[in-house]
Amino acid sequence: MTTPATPVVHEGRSGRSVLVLNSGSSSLKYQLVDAGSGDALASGIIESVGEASSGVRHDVDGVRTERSLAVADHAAALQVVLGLFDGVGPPLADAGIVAVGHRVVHGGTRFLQAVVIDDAVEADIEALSPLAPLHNPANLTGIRVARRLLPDVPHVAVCDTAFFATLPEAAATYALNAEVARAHQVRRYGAHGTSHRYVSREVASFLGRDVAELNQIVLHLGNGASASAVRGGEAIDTSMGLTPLEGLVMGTRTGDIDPAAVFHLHRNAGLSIDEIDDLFNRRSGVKGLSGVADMRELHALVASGDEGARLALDVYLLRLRKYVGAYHAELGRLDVITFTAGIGENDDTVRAGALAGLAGWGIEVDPERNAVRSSQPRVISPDGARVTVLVVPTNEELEITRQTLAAL
Ligand SMILES: Nc1ncnc2c1ncn2[C@@H]1O[C@H](COP(=O)(O)OP(=O)(O)O)[C@@H](O)[C@H]1O
Ligand SMILES: CC(=O)OP(=O)(O)O
Ligand SMILES: [Mg+2]
Repeated sequence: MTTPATPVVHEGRSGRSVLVLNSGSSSLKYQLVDAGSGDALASGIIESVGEASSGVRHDVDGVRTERSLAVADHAAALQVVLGLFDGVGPPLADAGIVAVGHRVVHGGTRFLQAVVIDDAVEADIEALSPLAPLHNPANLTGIRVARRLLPDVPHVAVCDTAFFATLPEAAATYALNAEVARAHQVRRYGAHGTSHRYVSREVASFLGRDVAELNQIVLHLGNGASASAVRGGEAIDTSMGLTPLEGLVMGTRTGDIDPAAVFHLHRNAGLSIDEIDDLFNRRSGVKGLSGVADMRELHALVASGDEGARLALDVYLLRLRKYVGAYHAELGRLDVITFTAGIGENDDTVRAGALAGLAGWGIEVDPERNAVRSSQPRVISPDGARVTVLVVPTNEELEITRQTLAAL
Protein backbone atom coordinates (compact mmCIF):
# COMPACT_ATOMS: atom_id res chain seq x y z
CA MET A 1 0.00 0.00 0.00
CA THR A 2 1.34 3.48 -0.84
CA THR A 3 -0.13 6.61 0.73
CA PRO A 4 1.11 10.19 1.11
CA ALA A 5 3.03 10.68 4.38
CA THR A 6 3.94 13.92 6.09
CA PRO A 7 5.92 15.86 3.48
CA VAL A 8 9.63 16.06 4.22
CA VAL A 9 11.44 19.26 3.34
CA HIS A 10 14.93 18.67 2.01
CA GLU A 11 16.90 21.87 2.29
CA GLY A 12 20.41 21.90 0.95
CA ARG A 13 20.96 18.23 0.14
CA SER A 14 24.67 17.70 0.45
CA GLY A 15 25.02 14.59 -1.75
CA ARG A 16 26.53 12.86 1.30
CA SER A 17 24.47 10.70 3.57
CA VAL A 18 24.63 8.38 6.56
CA LEU A 19 22.57 5.20 6.78
CA VAL A 20 21.49 4.65 10.39
CA LEU A 21 20.30 1.31 11.73
CA ASN A 22 18.53 1.31 15.10
CA SER A 23 17.69 -2.19 16.28
CA GLY A 24 15.30 -2.07 19.23
CA SER A 25 14.10 -5.09 21.16
CA SER A 26 11.10 -5.55 18.89
CA SER A 27 11.85 -3.42 15.86
CA LEU A 28 14.37 -2.25 13.30
CA LYS A 29 14.23 1.47 12.62
CA TYR A 30 16.34 3.09 9.95
CA GLN A 31 17.01 6.43 8.36
CA LEU A 32 19.03 7.64 5.44
CA VAL A 33 20.15 11.02 6.74
CA ASP A 34 21.60 13.89 4.71
CA ALA A 35 25.05 14.50 6.21
CA GLY A 36 24.79 18.25 5.69
CA SER A 37 21.27 19.21 6.77
CA GLY A 38 20.41 16.26 9.02
CA ASP A 39 17.16 15.79 7.03
CA ALA A 40 15.82 12.26 6.69
CA LEU A 41 15.98 11.38 2.98
CA ALA A 42 14.17 8.14 3.76
CA SER A 43 13.10 6.50 6.97
CA GLY A 44 11.17 3.51 8.13
CA ILE A 45 10.50 0.83 10.64
CA ILE A 46 9.89 -2.88 10.75
CA GLU A 47 7.76 -3.52 13.80
CA SER A 48 7.04 -6.75 15.68
CA VAL A 49 10.16 -8.50 14.38
CA GLY A 50 9.90 -12.21 15.18
CA GLU A 51 6.08 -12.20 15.51
CA ALA A 52 3.68 -13.88 13.08
CA SER A 53 3.22 -10.66 11.14
CA SER A 54 5.47 -7.56 11.05
CA GLY A 55 4.36 -4.10 9.99
CA VAL A 56 6.72 -2.46 7.51
CA ARG A 57 6.72 1.27 6.80
CA HIS A 58 9.05 3.10 4.41
CA ASP A 59 8.77 6.90 3.95
CA VAL A 60 10.50 8.70 1.14
CA ASP A 61 9.77 12.12 -0.34
CA GLY A 62 6.42 12.35 1.40
CA VAL A 63 5.22 8.99 0.13
CA ARG A 64 4.63 6.13 2.55
CA THR A 65 4.86 2.48 1.51
CA GLU A 66 3.30 0.04 3.96
CA ARG A 67 3.38 -3.73 4.03
CA SER A 68 2.65 -6.50 6.40
CA LEU A 69 4.73 -9.66 6.23
CA ALA A 70 6.45 -12.25 8.36
CA VAL A 71 9.96 -11.10 9.36
CA ALA A 72 11.67 -13.79 11.41
CA ASP A 73 14.59 -11.87 12.90
CA HIS A 74 16.76 -8.77 12.61
CA ALA A 75 18.81 -10.26 9.74
CA ALA A 76 15.63 -10.81 7.72
CA ALA A 77 14.48 -7.30 8.69
CA LEU A 78 17.64 -5.77 7.25
CA GLN A 79 17.14 -7.70 4.01
CA VAL A 80 13.62 -6.24 3.80
CA VAL A 81 15.01 -2.73 4.35
CA LEU A 82 17.61 -3.11 1.61
CA GLY A 83 14.89 -4.50 -0.67
CA LEU A 84 12.78 -1.38 -0.03
CA PHE A 85 15.67 0.93 -0.94
CA ASP A 86 16.16 -1.15 -4.11
CA GLY A 87 12.52 -1.33 -5.11
CA VAL A 88 10.96 1.92 -3.78
CA GLY A 89 14.13 4.00 -3.51
CA PRO A 90 16.16 5.98 -3.12
CA PRO A 91 18.79 3.57 -4.47
CA LEU A 92 21.54 3.29 -1.85
CA ALA A 93 24.18 3.05 -4.60
CA ASP A 94 23.42 6.67 -5.59
CA ALA A 95 22.94 8.04 -2.07
CA GLY A 96 26.55 9.06 -1.47
CA ILE A 97 26.68 7.02 1.75
CA VAL A 98 29.79 8.05 3.69
CA ALA A 99 29.15 5.84 6.71
CA VAL A 100 26.69 3.51 8.37
CA GLY A 101 25.82 4.41 11.96
CA HIS A 102 24.70 1.54 14.18
CA ARG A 103 22.87 1.81 17.46
CA VAL A 104 24.50 -0.48 20.01
CA VAL A 105 22.74 -0.66 23.35
CA HIS A 106 25.47 -1.88 25.70
CA GLY A 107 28.99 -0.52 25.43
CA GLY A 108 30.03 -1.43 29.00
CA THR A 109 33.12 0.44 30.12
CA ARG A 110 34.69 -0.23 26.72
CA PHE A 111 32.81 2.20 24.43
CA LEU A 112 32.45 5.61 26.00
CA GLN A 113 32.09 7.32 22.65
CA ALA A 114 31.26 6.48 19.05
CA VAL A 115 33.81 4.12 17.50
CA VAL A 116 34.61 2.92 13.98
CA ILE A 117 33.80 -0.80 13.86
CA ASP A 118 36.42 -3.42 13.06
CA ASP A 119 36.49 -7.11 13.94
CA ALA A 120 37.81 -6.41 17.44
CA VAL A 121 34.98 -3.95 18.12
CA GLU A 122 32.48 -6.54 16.86
CA ALA A 123 33.95 -9.11 19.25
CA ASP A 124 33.66 -6.69 22.17
CA ILE A 125 30.01 -5.92 21.33
CA GLU A 126 29.39 -9.66 21.28
CA ALA A 127 31.12 -10.10 24.62
CA LEU A 128 28.76 -7.48 26.09
CA SER A 129 25.64 -9.31 24.83
CA PRO A 130 24.78 -10.92 28.18
CA LEU A 131 24.33 -7.38 29.55
CA ALA A 132 21.72 -6.48 26.89
CA PRO A 133 20.28 -9.81 25.82
CA LEU A 134 17.34 -8.32 23.91
CA HIS A 135 19.49 -5.78 22.09
CA ASN A 136 23.21 -6.39 21.54
CA PRO A 137 22.61 -9.61 19.55
CA ALA A 138 20.20 -7.72 17.26
CA ASN A 139 22.63 -4.79 17.02
CA LEU A 140 25.40 -7.20 16.12
CA THR A 141 23.32 -8.92 13.44
CA GLY A 142 22.70 -5.51 11.86
CA ILE A 143 26.41 -4.71 11.98
CA ARG A 144 27.49 -8.03 10.44
CA VAL A 145 24.94 -8.02 7.62
CA ALA A 146 25.51 -4.34 6.85
CA ARG A 147 29.32 -4.66 6.85
CA ARG A 148 29.00 -7.53 4.40
CA LEU A 149 26.57 -5.69 2.13
CA LEU A 150 28.24 -2.25 2.36
CA PRO A 151 31.92 -3.15 2.75
CA ASP A 152 33.37 0.05 1.27
CA VAL A 153 32.20 2.55 3.89
CA PRO A 154 33.10 2.86 7.55
CA HIS A 155 30.59 1.50 10.06
CA VAL A 156 30.34 3.27 13.40
CA ALA A 157 28.88 2.03 16.69
CA VAL A 158 27.06 4.55 18.88
CA CYS A 159 26.27 3.13 22.32
CA ASP A 160 23.19 3.83 24.46
CA THR A 161 25.34 3.59 27.56
CA ALA A 162 27.82 6.35 26.59
CA PHE A 163 25.73 9.30 27.86
CA PHE A 164 25.70 7.68 31.30
CA ALA A 165 29.44 7.05 31.50
CA THR A 166 29.74 10.20 33.60
CA LEU A 167 27.13 9.20 36.20
CA PRO A 168 28.31 10.18 39.68
CA GLU A 169 29.86 7.18 41.45
CA ALA A 170 27.04 7.02 43.98
CA ALA A 171 24.45 6.70 41.18
CA ALA A 172 26.49 4.13 39.27
CA THR A 173 27.31 1.91 42.23
CA TYR A 174 25.20 -0.92 43.64
CA ALA A 175 25.52 -1.67 47.34
CA LEU A 176 26.97 -5.03 46.37
CA ASN A 177 30.18 -6.46 47.78
CA ALA A 178 32.77 -4.13 46.26
CA GLU A 179 35.28 -6.83 45.41
CA VAL A 180 32.72 -8.93 43.53
CA ALA A 181 31.28 -5.87 41.80
CA ARG A 182 34.75 -4.76 40.64
CA ALA A 183 35.81 -8.21 39.50
CA HIS A 184 32.71 -8.66 37.36
CA GLN A 185 32.02 -5.02 36.42
CA VAL A 186 28.65 -5.07 38.09
CA ARG A 187 27.57 -1.43 38.10
CA ARG A 188 24.87 0.77 36.65
CA TYR A 189 25.44 1.60 32.97
CA GLY A 190 22.02 2.94 31.89
CA ALA A 191 20.60 2.69 28.37
CA HIS A 192 18.63 4.83 25.88
CA GLY A 193 21.39 7.42 26.46
CA THR A 194 21.47 8.49 22.83
CA SER A 195 17.81 9.48 23.21
CA HIS A 196 18.22 11.10 26.65
CA ARG A 197 21.16 13.13 25.34
CA TYR A 198 19.34 14.23 22.17
CA VAL A 199 16.10 15.10 23.95
CA SER A 200 17.74 17.01 26.80
CA ARG A 201 19.44 19.24 24.24
CA GLU A 202 16.30 19.64 22.12
CA VAL A 203 14.51 20.77 25.29
CA ALA A 204 17.05 23.53 25.83
CA SER A 205 16.87 24.75 22.25
CA PHE A 206 13.04 24.59 22.22
CA LEU A 207 12.91 26.69 25.39
CA GLY A 208 15.62 29.04 24.10
CA ARG A 209 17.74 28.23 27.16
CA ASP A 210 21.28 27.04 27.66
CA VAL A 211 21.27 23.33 28.56
CA ALA A 212 23.83 24.17 31.29
CA GLU A 213 21.11 26.14 33.16
CA LEU A 214 18.46 23.43 33.23
CA ASN A 215 17.59 20.68 35.69
CA GLN A 216 15.58 18.10 33.76
CA ILE A 217 13.83 14.78 34.05
CA VAL A 218 13.53 12.92 30.73
CA LEU A 219 11.01 10.07 30.47
CA HIS A 220 11.75 7.84 27.45
CA LEU A 221 8.67 5.61 27.23
CA GLY A 222 8.79 3.14 24.35
CA ASN A 223 8.68 -0.62 24.39
CA GLY A 224 11.74 -0.30 26.62
CA ALA A 225 11.38 2.63 29.03
CA SER A 226 13.74 4.67 31.16
CA ALA A 227 13.93 7.88 33.15
CA SER A 228 16.92 10.14 33.58
CA ALA A 229 17.83 13.09 35.75
CA VAL A 230 19.94 15.60 33.82
CA ARG A 231 21.65 18.51 35.54
CA GLY A 232 23.27 21.12 33.31
CA GLY A 233 23.31 18.70 30.36
CA GLU A 234 24.96 15.85 32.26
CA ALA A 235 23.11 12.78 33.47
CA ILE A 236 23.23 12.42 37.25
CA ASP A 237 21.00 9.34 37.44
CA THR A 238 19.04 6.97 35.25
CA SER A 239 16.66 4.10 35.82
CA MET A 240 18.27 1.33 33.76
CA GLY A 241 21.20 -0.38 35.43
CA LEU A 242 23.60 -3.23 34.74
CA THR A 243 21.16 -4.19 31.98
CA PRO A 244 18.06 -2.58 30.42
CA LEU A 245 15.89 -4.59 32.83
CA GLU A 246 16.04 -2.27 35.84
CA GLY A 247 13.75 0.65 36.51
CA LEU A 248 10.40 1.46 34.94
CA VAL A 249 7.74 -1.09 34.00
CA MET A 250 8.15 -1.86 30.28
CA GLY A 251 6.30 -3.63 27.48
CA THR A 252 7.63 -7.07 28.46
CA ARG A 253 10.16 -6.31 31.25
CA THR A 254 9.58 -6.21 35.00
CA GLY A 255 11.69 -3.15 35.72
CA ASP A 256 12.55 -2.96 39.44
CA ILE A 257 11.88 -6.16 41.32
CA ASP A 258 13.32 -7.62 44.51
CA PRO A 259 16.29 -9.73 43.33
CA ALA A 260 15.25 -12.31 45.91
CA ALA A 261 12.38 -13.16 43.54
CA VAL A 262 15.09 -14.88 41.46
CA PHE A 263 16.19 -17.07 44.38
CA HIS A 264 12.59 -17.84 45.25
CA LEU A 265 11.58 -18.81 41.70
CA HIS A 266 14.72 -20.89 41.29
CA ARG A 267 14.59 -22.72 44.61
CA ASN A 268 10.87 -23.02 45.19
CA ALA A 269 9.29 -22.92 41.73
CA GLY A 270 12.08 -24.92 40.07
CA LEU A 271 12.70 -22.41 37.29
CA SER A 272 16.18 -22.39 35.79
CA ILE A 273 18.17 -19.16 35.61
CA ASP A 274 17.59 -18.99 31.83
CA GLU A 275 13.85 -19.43 32.35
CA ILE A 276 13.81 -16.62 34.90
CA ASP A 277 15.82 -14.40 32.54
CA ASP A 278 13.25 -15.04 29.80
CA LEU A 279 10.38 -14.51 32.27
CA PHE A 280 11.68 -11.14 33.51
CA ASN A 281 12.76 -9.80 30.11
CA ARG A 282 10.14 -11.16 27.70
CA ARG A 283 7.07 -12.35 29.60
CA SER A 284 6.59 -9.72 32.30
CA GLY A 285 5.92 -5.99 32.44
CA VAL A 286 2.70 -4.77 30.80
CA LYS A 287 2.46 -8.01 28.83
CA GLY A 288 2.93 -10.24 31.83
CA LEU A 289 0.22 -8.44 33.79
CA SER A 290 -2.33 -7.96 31.02
CA GLY A 291 -1.51 -10.28 28.13
CA VAL A 292 -0.62 -7.40 25.75
CA ALA A 293 2.65 -5.46 25.46
CA ASP A 294 1.43 -2.58 23.30
CA MET A 295 0.13 0.41 25.25
CA ARG A 296 -2.63 1.03 22.69
CA GLU A 297 -3.95 -2.48 23.19
CA LEU A 298 -3.68 -2.06 26.95
CA HIS A 299 -5.93 1.03 26.83
CA ALA A 300 -8.48 -0.90 24.74
CA LEU A 301 -8.54 -3.64 27.38
CA VAL A 302 -8.88 -1.10 30.20
CA ALA A 303 -11.80 0.52 28.34
CA SER A 304 -13.50 -2.89 28.08
CA GLY A 305 -13.35 -3.25 31.87
CA ASP A 306 -10.48 -5.77 32.04
CA GLU A 307 -9.19 -5.76 35.63
CA GLY A 308 -5.75 -7.19 34.87
CA ALA A 309 -5.22 -4.44 32.32
CA ARG A 310 -6.34 -1.76 34.81
CA LEU A 311 -3.86 -3.09 37.36
CA ALA A 312 -1.08 -3.19 34.73
CA LEU A 313 -1.69 0.47 33.91
CA ASP A 314 -1.78 1.42 37.59
CA VAL A 315 1.52 -0.38 38.26
CA TYR A 316 3.06 1.29 35.19
CA LEU A 317 1.97 4.78 36.28
CA LEU A 318 2.90 4.35 39.94
CA ARG A 319 6.44 3.32 38.99
CA LEU A 320 6.78 6.39 36.78
CA ARG A 321 5.58 8.72 39.53
CA LYS A 322 8.06 7.17 41.99
CA TYR A 323 10.97 7.94 39.66
CA VAL A 324 9.75 11.49 39.09
CA GLY A 325 9.70 11.97 42.86
CA ALA A 326 13.12 10.40 43.34
CA TYR A 327 14.75 12.44 40.58
CA HIS A 328 13.09 15.63 41.80
CA ALA A 329 14.74 14.95 45.17
CA GLU A 330 18.12 14.28 43.54
CA LEU A 331 18.00 17.39 41.37
CA GLY A 332 16.74 19.69 44.14
CA ARG A 333 15.37 22.34 41.80
CA LEU A 334 13.42 20.86 38.88
CA ASP A 335 12.83 22.97 35.75
CA VAL A 336 11.52 20.58 33.09
CA ILE A 337 9.94 17.14 32.73
CA THR A 338 9.91 15.81 29.16
CA PHE A 339 8.03 12.86 27.68
CA THR A 340 9.47 11.12 24.62
CA ALA A 341 9.44 7.88 22.53
CA GLY A 342 6.42 5.89 21.27
CA ILE A 343 4.30 6.12 24.42
CA GLY A 344 5.68 9.41 25.75
CA GLU A 345 5.03 11.19 22.45
CA ASN A 346 1.58 9.77 21.74
CA ASP A 347 -0.18 8.77 24.92
CA ASP A 348 -1.91 11.60 26.78
CA THR A 349 -3.47 9.18 29.29
CA VAL A 350 -0.05 7.96 30.41
CA ARG A 351 1.36 11.50 30.55
CA ALA A 352 -1.50 12.78 32.70
CA GLY A 353 -1.55 9.66 34.88
CA ALA A 354 2.19 9.68 35.53
CA LEU A 355 2.13 13.22 36.90
CA ALA A 356 -1.28 13.13 38.63
CA GLY A 357 -1.35 14.46 42.16
CA LEU A 358 1.93 16.39 41.92
CA ALA A 359 0.45 19.90 41.72
CA GLY A 360 1.79 20.62 45.20
CA TRP A 361 5.28 20.35 43.70
CA GLY A 362 4.42 22.71 40.84
CA ILE A 363 4.01 19.78 38.43
CA GLU A 364 0.80 20.01 36.41
CA VAL A 365 -0.51 18.88 33.03
CA ASP A 366 -3.03 21.04 31.18
CA PRO A 367 -5.73 18.67 29.80
CA GLU A 368 -6.32 20.63 26.57
CA ARG A 369 -2.63 21.02 25.76
CA ASN A 370 -2.02 17.39 26.64
CA ALA A 371 -4.75 16.22 24.24
CA VAL A 372 -3.17 17.93 21.21
CA ARG A 373 -1.74 15.39 18.74
CA SER A 374 1.38 16.66 17.02
CA SER A 375 4.83 15.53 15.99
CA GLN A 376 6.34 18.83 17.15
CA PRO A 377 7.90 19.68 20.53
CA ARG A 378 5.24 21.23 22.74
CA VAL A 379 4.44 22.44 26.25
CA ILE A 380 1.67 20.55 28.08
CA SER A 381 1.86 22.30 31.45
CA PRO A 382 -0.29 25.37 32.16
CA ASP A 383 1.20 28.85 31.76
CA GLY A 384 3.08 29.93 34.86
CA ALA A 385 3.59 26.39 36.21
CA ARG A 386 6.76 26.08 38.30
CA VAL A 387 7.87 23.00 36.33
CA THR A 388 7.52 23.06 32.53
CA VAL A 389 6.18 19.76 31.19
CA LEU A 390 7.04 19.04 27.55
CA VAL A 391 6.54 16.45 24.84
CA VAL A 392 9.62 16.30 22.61
CA PRO A 393 9.96 13.67 19.87
CA THR A 394 13.20 11.76 20.11
CA ASN A 395 15.39 11.21 17.06
CA GLU A 396 18.03 8.66 17.96
CA GLU A 397 18.91 8.35 14.27
CA LEU A 398 19.84 12.03 13.93
CA GLU A 399 21.94 11.86 17.11
CA ILE A 400 23.62 8.70 15.79
CA THR A 401 24.33 10.50 12.49
CA ARG A 402 26.00 13.38 14.31
CA GLN A 403 28.11 11.08 16.46
CA THR A 404 28.96 8.88 13.46
CA LEU A 405 30.25 11.84 11.45
CA ALA A 406 32.20 13.07 14.48
CA ALA A 407 33.87 9.65 14.84
CA LEU A 408 35.13 9.54 11.26
N1 LIG B 1 -0.58 6.37 19.64
C1 LIG B 1 -0.03 5.67 20.61
N2 LIG B 1 -0.60 5.63 21.84
C2 LIG B 1 -0.04 4.90 22.82
N3 LIG B 1 1.07 4.19 22.69
C3 LIG B 1 1.67 4.19 21.50
C4 LIG B 1 1.17 4.93 20.39
N4 LIG B 1 1.99 4.73 19.34
C5 LIG B 1 2.97 3.91 19.77
N5 LIG B 1 2.78 3.58 21.06
C6 LIG B 1 3.59 2.72 21.92
O1 LIG B 1 4.94 2.91 21.63
C7 LIG B 1 5.65 1.67 21.80
C8 LIG B 1 6.85 1.65 20.89
O2 LIG B 1 7.64 2.77 21.18
P1 LIG B 1 9.07 2.92 20.51
O3 LIG B 1 9.70 4.14 21.09
O4 LIG B 1 8.94 2.85 19.04
O5 LIG B 1 9.72 1.60 21.15
P2 LIG B 1 10.99 0.73 20.76
O6 LIG B 1 12.03 1.67 20.23
O7 LIG B 1 11.36 0.15 22.08
O8 LIG B 1 10.55 -0.29 19.77
C9 LIG B 1 4.65 0.59 21.43
O9 LIG B 1 4.87 -0.52 22.23
C10 LIG B 1 3.31 1.25 21.73
O10 LIG B 1 2.86 0.74 22.97
C1 LIG C 1 17.48 -0.25 25.74
C2 LIG C 1 16.09 -0.48 25.28
O1 LIG C 1 15.27 -0.91 26.04
O2 LIG C 1 15.83 -0.15 23.99
P1 LIG C 1 14.41 -0.28 23.25
O3 LIG C 1 13.46 0.58 24.00
O4 LIG C 1 14.66 0.27 21.87
O5 LIG C 1 14.00 -1.71 23.27
MG1 LIG D 1 13.68 2.55 21.08
